[in-house]
Order: sequence, then C-alpha cells, then structure tokens
Amino acid sequence: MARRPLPRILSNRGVHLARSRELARTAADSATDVLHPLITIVRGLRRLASAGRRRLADTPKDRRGTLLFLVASVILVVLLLPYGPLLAVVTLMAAAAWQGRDRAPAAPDGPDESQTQRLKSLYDALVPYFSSAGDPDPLYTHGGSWEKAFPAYEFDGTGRITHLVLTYPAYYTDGEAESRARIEHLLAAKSGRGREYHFAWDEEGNQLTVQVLAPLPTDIAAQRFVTSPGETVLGFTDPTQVRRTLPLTHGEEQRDVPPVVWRTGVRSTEPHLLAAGQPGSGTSTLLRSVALQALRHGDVVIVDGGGTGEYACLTGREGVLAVECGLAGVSESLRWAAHETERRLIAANRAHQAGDPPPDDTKRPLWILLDRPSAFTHLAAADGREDPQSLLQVPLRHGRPANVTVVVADQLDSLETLSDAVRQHTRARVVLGPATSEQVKAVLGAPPHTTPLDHTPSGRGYARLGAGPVHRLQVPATPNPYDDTTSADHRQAVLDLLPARSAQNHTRTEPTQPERKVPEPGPVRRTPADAEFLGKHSVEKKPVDLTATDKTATDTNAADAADAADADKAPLKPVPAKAAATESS
Ligand SMILES: Nc1ncnc2c1ncn2[C@@H]1O[C@H](COP(=O)(O)OP(=O)(O)OP(=O)(O)O)[C@@H](O)[C@H]1O
Repeated sequence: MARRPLPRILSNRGVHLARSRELARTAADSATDVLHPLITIVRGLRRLASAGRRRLADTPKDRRGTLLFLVASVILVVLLLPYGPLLAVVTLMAAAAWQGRDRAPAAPDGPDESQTQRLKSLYDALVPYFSSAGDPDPLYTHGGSWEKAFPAYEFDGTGRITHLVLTYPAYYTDGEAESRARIEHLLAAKSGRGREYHFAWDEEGNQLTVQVLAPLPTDIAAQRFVTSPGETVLGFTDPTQVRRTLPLTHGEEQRDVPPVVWRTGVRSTEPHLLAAGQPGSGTSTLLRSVALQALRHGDVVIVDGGGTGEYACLTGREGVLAVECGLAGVSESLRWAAHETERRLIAANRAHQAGDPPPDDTKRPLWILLDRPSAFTHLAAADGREDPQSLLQVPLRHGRPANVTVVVADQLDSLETLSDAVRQHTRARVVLGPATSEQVKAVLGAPPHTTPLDHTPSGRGYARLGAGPVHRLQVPATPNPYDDTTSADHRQAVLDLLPARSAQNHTRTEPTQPERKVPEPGPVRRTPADAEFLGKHSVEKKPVDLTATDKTATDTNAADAADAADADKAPLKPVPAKAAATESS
C-alpha cells in the first residue's frame, strides 16, 4: 500500500520553526545594534540615579535638607542661564553615556602568550606524524605556523585546551586504528592528563575534533526511572550521542540526564546482555540495578557466583523466583528456566497457529541474571558435573520471542570460560572499571572514542548495544543495602525499590515461583510439530561477532539440534520447586 504523505504543515513544521527562530534571532541582533547608543544612555542614567540615591542615603539625616537645597539652587541657576536647560541635558546625556559604557574588559583577540605556546608545542609534536618528505606544500613542517593547522580552539580558565579542531594532510592513514591511536595518545598527553578526551575523526574533511569531556555524574542513586516496560536504564552518558534525557531526583534537586537505555523483549535486537570488568568494578551493582528495574514488570532468577551475599536483599521478595549460590540449586533453576522458555515458545506457537493472541502466561518477562557463572563452571568441572552454562543455550537462543532475558556478568579474565552461546547471543555489552583499549574492544567489538581515565570511579565504563556507538557509562549507585560501608541515602534508595516480601517465607534454595507465578498449562508434551518448530526457530545464524572469539554459530546450532532431540523425549514441565529445593540442599 502506498504511504500517504504527511500534511505539509506537519512535515514542514520543524523547518518552519527553525526558520522563524533564525529570523527572530537576526531581527533581535539588528535591533540591538541600532539601539545600542540608547541602551548605553539608559543604563548610564540608571547608574547615575542609583549613585544619587546612594549618596542621599549616606548623608546624615540632619544634612539632607542642605544637600537638597544645594541641588535645587543649582537646577534653578541652570534654568535661568541662557541655553542652560539644553546644556544641562547634553551634559547629563554625556555623563550617562560615559557611565553606561560596557566596562567588561574586551576579550583578547586570539590566544594569549601561554596559549600560543601550548598550540605551538602541540603543532611541533604533530609534525613527525603529519609530514611527509615528498609533500610539496606541507601543512606541518618544523618551524611552520600552527594557525593554518588549528582552525578552532578553546581554552579553560587554567589555560588548558578544552576544544581543538585540527586539519591533517589527506595522505594520513586515518582509517587505521593504530594511526588514530597514536595521534589520540599524543594529543591527550600534550593537552593535559587527568581529563577524558573525545576524538571525532572526519575522514572526508581531514579534520580531527578533540573535545574535553565533563566527568559523568557519580552521585545518581537508584530510583524509579521514567521508562516504558521493556526498557532498562543501564546508566548515564554524555548528551552528545543520546538525545533523550530522564528526569532524575537527587535529594531535593531535579535534573535531566541522558541515559543508556537497553530495550529487551520480543522486538529487541539485543535481547541479552554481557557485562565484564575487573574485580570491584561494579558489575554486581549493575546486575542489582537491572534486577530492581526488571522486578517492576517481571520475574527474576538470580545466580550468584560471587557467594558474598550481594543479592541477599532480594531473597523472598515478590517476583524473585530464586537467588541461587550453590551448584545444585543453580543447575536446577537454570534447567527450569530452559524448560520454561520452551514451554512459552510452544504455547505461543500453538496460539499463532490457531490464530489466537499469545497466551498471557508467555508474556510476563522472565529475567535470568548470572553474576560470575564462570565460578560454577570451575566447580562443575572439578565435580565432573554438567556446566550450568550449557543450560543457558535455550534461553539465549529462544529467549527473545519467549520474553526471557539473560544477563551475564563476569570478570575480564574469566571471559574465556564463558560458553559460545553466551558470547554469541549477548549483543548488548558493558565494560566497567579500568580496562585497556584492547580489552574494551574485545568485549564491545569497537574501541572507545575517548581516552582512559587515570582513576576510574566505581560503576564507570562503556556500553554498546549491538552494532551501535560506544557510550561512556556511569551505572547508578545501587549498593548492597546490607553492606555496612554503604551510605545511608544510597541504602535507603535501594530499600525503597525492593518489592514487598512475598507471602510465603521463601528460603534461598527454593525456586518458589515455578509453582506460584508460572501458570502450569498441564504436562505439555512436545509434539513432533513443536520439535520441528523449535529446531527451525529463527535465531541469527551469524550473530555480529563482538568478541575476539572465532567460534561460529554452527557449533551452537548443532548442539541445539542435539539438545532439541534429547529434550524431545522429556515432558516440558516446569521443575517442581520442592524437588529443586531438596536437591540443592
Ligand atoms: N555505580 C556505582 N556507584 C557507586 N559505587 C559503586 C558503583 N558500582 C560499584 N560501586 C561500589 O564499588 C564496590 C564494588 O562494587 P561491586 O561489588 O558491584 O563490584 P564487582 O565488580 O561485582 O566486584 P566483585 O566481583 O569483587 O564482587 C562496592 O563498594 C560498590 O558500592
């Protein structure tokens, strides 16, 4: 069907508005120019009047009469003199014009001496990189002039560069990561350490823009973010790449901050997330923040490989199906989650085939959050038991249409231990804490366009959603409220977000929700048609390879096919909670 064009008034509204605004601005500028003398005189008269008032107020009360008499006498004499009033008005205007003149010192035209010196040394440092022996008209030469090479620059109050546009010769290999990194490193070192720089390479125009970035706010506490269902705030970033802002409260203060919003669910292109970082970088905090947001609309299963009780505050809360920190419990919960994913998928598929909407019990989001699953991989290998990560294959592959989301957090040096399925299907990525450019690139699939910080605050890092841009990220402070070192405000913010305790007093090892929340559709047996559907179910055969792994999706698909064949024999029934509890205890 042909698309009907928007009414002209709607489609051109933005252009009209911009043009009107431009016209208004030009008119205001012209009016200011024309009326400038008048404005100066009025300002001067105001200053003279207030000086007179001040003088009167400073005069002791008993002398005010004499002063007023003196002024009145002068006025009278002036009025009686020939041309007196005219001369008085001219004198007054001249005095007002003098008083009303702009007293702010005129901004110096061009850089001062120390700024010139800085630009000159920057230029000299760039000469070896941007010059070539065969260049007939070199832009960069020893003893050359920096004016042509740096068309725009800005300095802060301390004389350090905050913004710089530099032109470089077209033959410079700006498409190569190494060449870029060399220049970026040099510019960051010469412009002043301890700050973060953003580099924007304009390969068409042969220009590089260097911008000093303001630090991201580290004081944003966990709170109920204004988001739609299916949206999760990973943290906050710069306004340059994100247009949207979220209204936040910070004590009494209200402010708007640009968020990194991750969309999950049926239409998500990055349905699962992987977060990595050094120990203590804040990945558990990120998971806690995601869990608190997920619990607003869905159910959560938590696997805690850290074993330090980071998620104890969530145990027994409404919507928290399980908080597992033992190998047996983890395996049972993940097996249940895999079965639940298949159950949802089959139920939704049957509904599609019957021409019905998807059943309600397939719509409530289910979140599987795993903190350091590699710890269980080691345990399982030592025990000769099945790696719990293998149970994530179905939720990762089929989770999106079944409203099942997997979030994995692990340490940078344990990423090798993550299964291929985890690495291939987690297209939303986060790196937190200190990390080299290579480490960031290995996790995100692209290097950051900013320089690393000397001191990285907790919860600071980078995020990338699919093949999108790399964002700087600051995770909201969502500490473990049972941690003694937590500040009272941040603890209270987390406690306020916790769902109510569920009616039954659950213990850690009881995945209670399978019985309570997940509607039991009876023992669903997978028919040959269902098995065929699961086998064929569309997943990206070649996901974007964001990591350095070179395994292909074929392995996963083959393993899935074998899995599907095995699972075909088993009834697709949620794992009974009690059985899980017994085993894990
Ligand atoms: N976004 C944040 N804002 C403020 N403080 C944070 C943030 N993230 C983490 N922290 C603080 O940093 C410390 C470590 O955080 P966290 O436990 O989340 O790190 P981790 O990466 O999970 O470390 P580990 O793997 O050792 O448990 C905690 O004291 C926490 O309060």
